[in-house]
Amino acid sequence: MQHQPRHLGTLSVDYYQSSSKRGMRSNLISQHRSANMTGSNLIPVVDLDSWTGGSATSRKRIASEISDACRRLGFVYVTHHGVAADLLEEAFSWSRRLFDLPLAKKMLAPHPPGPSVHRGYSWPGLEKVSQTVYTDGEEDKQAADRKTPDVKESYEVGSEDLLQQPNVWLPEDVLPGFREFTTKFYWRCFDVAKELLRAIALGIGLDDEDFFLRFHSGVNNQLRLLHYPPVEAERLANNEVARMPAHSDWGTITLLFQDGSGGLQVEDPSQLGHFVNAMPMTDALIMNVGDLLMRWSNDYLKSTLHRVALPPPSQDIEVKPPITASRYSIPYFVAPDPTAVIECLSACVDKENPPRYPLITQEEYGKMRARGQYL
Ligand SMILES: O=C(O)CCC(=O)C(=O)O
Ligand SMILES: [Fe+2]
Repeated sequence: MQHQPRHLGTLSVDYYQSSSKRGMRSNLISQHRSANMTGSNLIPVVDLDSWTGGSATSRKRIASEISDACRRLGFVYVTHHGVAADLLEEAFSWSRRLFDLPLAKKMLAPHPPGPSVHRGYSWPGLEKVSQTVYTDGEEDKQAADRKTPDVKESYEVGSEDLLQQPNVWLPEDVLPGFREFTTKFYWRCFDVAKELLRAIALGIGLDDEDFFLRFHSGVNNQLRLLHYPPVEAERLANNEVARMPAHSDWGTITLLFQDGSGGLQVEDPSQLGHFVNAMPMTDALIMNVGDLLMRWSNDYLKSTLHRVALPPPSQDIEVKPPITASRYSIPYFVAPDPTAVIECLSACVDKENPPRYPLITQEEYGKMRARGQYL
């Protein structure tokens, strides 16, 4: 679904051209213009309409379309995904109400300190996304790498059944109904994710369509409400501030719902370092492959770098000085259960492609990755 952009302020091309760092901005303009504004044509669209209850032939076709996209790019738009438009509208509305609360109220559900799985409210600047995995003794390097704060705030919800990672809720009277809604939405997203995991299994040639489901009870997923406040476009373009720098996701797959603001960009695998816009597309979610599925598939499926950057310029409204619109998105990260043992799939292993990774449990893998994310 597409949420209409709320133009609190929009970038103008003039703004870039009149600025001192002309060269850099011209590049930005051509990069934005070269991207297809209705969704990059790099990212395929797959319609799930005839998946549930569909014939074996149409299921097979959809499964190969999805797995092809996961293999080539790691990103795919999915339509008729099964999250009703009004439910999604409601989710964005809860998100706006949450982030509109005064900071002191949001801080009643603070993210726990340290590199734990994310829960509760993360305030602007807390998280500094980086792609580096640090080993013990590299703390200085880690601190130096993180000068640029992420201008975003988020609220993360896990399942109530993951006892080692309890949720951090606001007191009920601060936002009555929030806990009930987000819990319901969490499980609705998992229903959708299960179908996508089935399609991937079928598409990569596993005999058992439910293979991945046996490792995913749903308890280890994470629903994330994200708000990127308005920010001066120039500071964003200059990397003085970041919305979300390039990273890959850690889990199996991620489902992403975004509003109409734009700014999500995906690295083009045929031109590393070149990012294309993954524009909001009406009624579509974006699914991407996470690092653990890439590892599981012996690198057959791709976990691709993506980031949230300056949205493409819009000529509609010019506001000076240009400020980007507020942006809301809702990723849903799907991960195997903590004890799941991830071993390169035999369907993705042959003489030319021997297993590239040793066994690892999800829990071990998660700990290794979490150290890079929070100070
Ligand atoms: O906000 C977005 O569109 C992307 C968020 C994302 O990539 C993440 O949270 O990992
Ligand atoms: Fe991501």
